[in-house]
Amino acid sequence: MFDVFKSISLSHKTAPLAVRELIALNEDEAKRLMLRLRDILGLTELLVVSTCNRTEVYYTASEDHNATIARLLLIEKGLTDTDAYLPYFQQIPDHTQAVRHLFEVCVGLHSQVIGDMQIPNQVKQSYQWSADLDMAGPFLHRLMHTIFFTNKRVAQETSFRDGAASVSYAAVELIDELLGERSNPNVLVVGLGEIGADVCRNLTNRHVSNITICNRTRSKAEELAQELQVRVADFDQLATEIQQADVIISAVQRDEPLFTPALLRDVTVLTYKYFIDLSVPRSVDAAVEQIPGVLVYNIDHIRARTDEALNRRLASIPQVEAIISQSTAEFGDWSKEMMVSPTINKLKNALEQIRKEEIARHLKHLSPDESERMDKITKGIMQKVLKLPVLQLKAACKRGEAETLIDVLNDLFNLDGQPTSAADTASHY
Ligand SMILES: NC(=O)c1ccc[n+]([C@@H]2O[C@H](COP(=O)([O-])OP(=O)(O)OC[C@H]3O[C@@H](n4cnc5c(N)ncnc54)[C@H](OP(=O)(O)O)[C@@H]3O)[C@@H](O)[C@H]2O)c1
Repeated sequence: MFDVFKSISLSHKTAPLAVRELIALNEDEAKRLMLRLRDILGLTELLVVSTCNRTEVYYTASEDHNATIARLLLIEKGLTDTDAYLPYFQQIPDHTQAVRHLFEVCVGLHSQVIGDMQIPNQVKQSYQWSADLDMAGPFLHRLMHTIFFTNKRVAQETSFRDGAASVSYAAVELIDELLGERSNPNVLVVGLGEIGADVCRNLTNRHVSNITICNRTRSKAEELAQELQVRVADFDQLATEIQQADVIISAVQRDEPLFTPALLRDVTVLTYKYFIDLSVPRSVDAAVEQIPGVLVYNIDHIRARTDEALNRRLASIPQVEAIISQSTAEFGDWSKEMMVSPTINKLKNALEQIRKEEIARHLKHLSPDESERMDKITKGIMQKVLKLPVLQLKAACKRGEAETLIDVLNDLFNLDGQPTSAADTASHY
């Protein structure tokens, strides 16, 4: 019988930014946690999703390890007072709910800006971590591929992905609001990973003309500058660039703040200077806000901005949910079939054993041609004999009545001693 899917989730719905940034995992930390969970709890199928909005662990196990996993995660982040942080985690021990939760997260139903287009890629990256560590088994593979297919359906069949209501778009809208009256504002974008580059594209789409971009790795900035025709600044000239800018958007991924009072020591603020900090953990030190004239907006300020695209997305939610329901039902049928797969393999092995023994008994009286024909004929008979019980088993699975049938087959064919593995699986019948 296959293990059951479960998960823990800490997200913008359950925890403030200050807690989320303490718990966010980078790739190394996520992989270290996964190995620890494997060693301590014996988990073999694991998915760790960590974005600025959520840190989640999904796993298959017959036992509920949710609280232990949350504690180990906290300890991995150096937070030893685990009781204090445990209430921020939503624990989902129910298989169906955990599967549904992952579908909804991946599609973007739970994103801060609903329908966010970044999340499918972030989950794909998490899936890659599982694959790297050999922790994506048949269940997770099938689940992830069903989810990616569902995502495609949502994009093609609904308006849920139309328009640009992403975090980066919301940030650009905020700039519009802040600088509405100012002509030709200078906008500096620091950090040109996925989100920073997306912000730049949205800015140029909105015809903001004075854009300067800056990245630790300059070549990345130059590549983007060529695409968008914007100016590139040196990363070690950051203080000078901040001096020139009206708005600084930061999307750097680092553990310590990049924008500190020390960096801004020589910057004079004549009029308002706005920092829009998209990073988690925050890249703008809270003390920067104490500088007169400086205003800092962080990711929690980037709220869903109600524009036409967003409204269209909201209106299409029932359609998205219906697609997810269809996909989870199909996946549920597959999961249930997986339950009977070992019995089918055992039955097949038992019959195959009888077939081979009988052929072996008659082999010496047969020519090579005859023995080949005999092999073909008996294989054909075996497949026909197996077909009906396999179909009945699968049908019983869908009705949730497979266990009685499994017991009957075990007794009738004495399957307990048979190996469960076989070259062929249930799906071949
Ligand atoms: N992706 C999203 O949907 C999303 C949404 C909201 C907020 N965020 C937050 O935005 C930040 C960036 O996310 P992302 O997805 O764009 O990440 P990403 O694609 O991995 O890019 C990371 C960026 O941070 C820079 N960086 C890394 N370490 C640095 C360091 N020590 N000093 C200076 N720069 C450094 C990288 O520069 P190099 O090119 O030199 O490596 C790169 O520009 C994260 O804090 C994330 O939590 C992301």
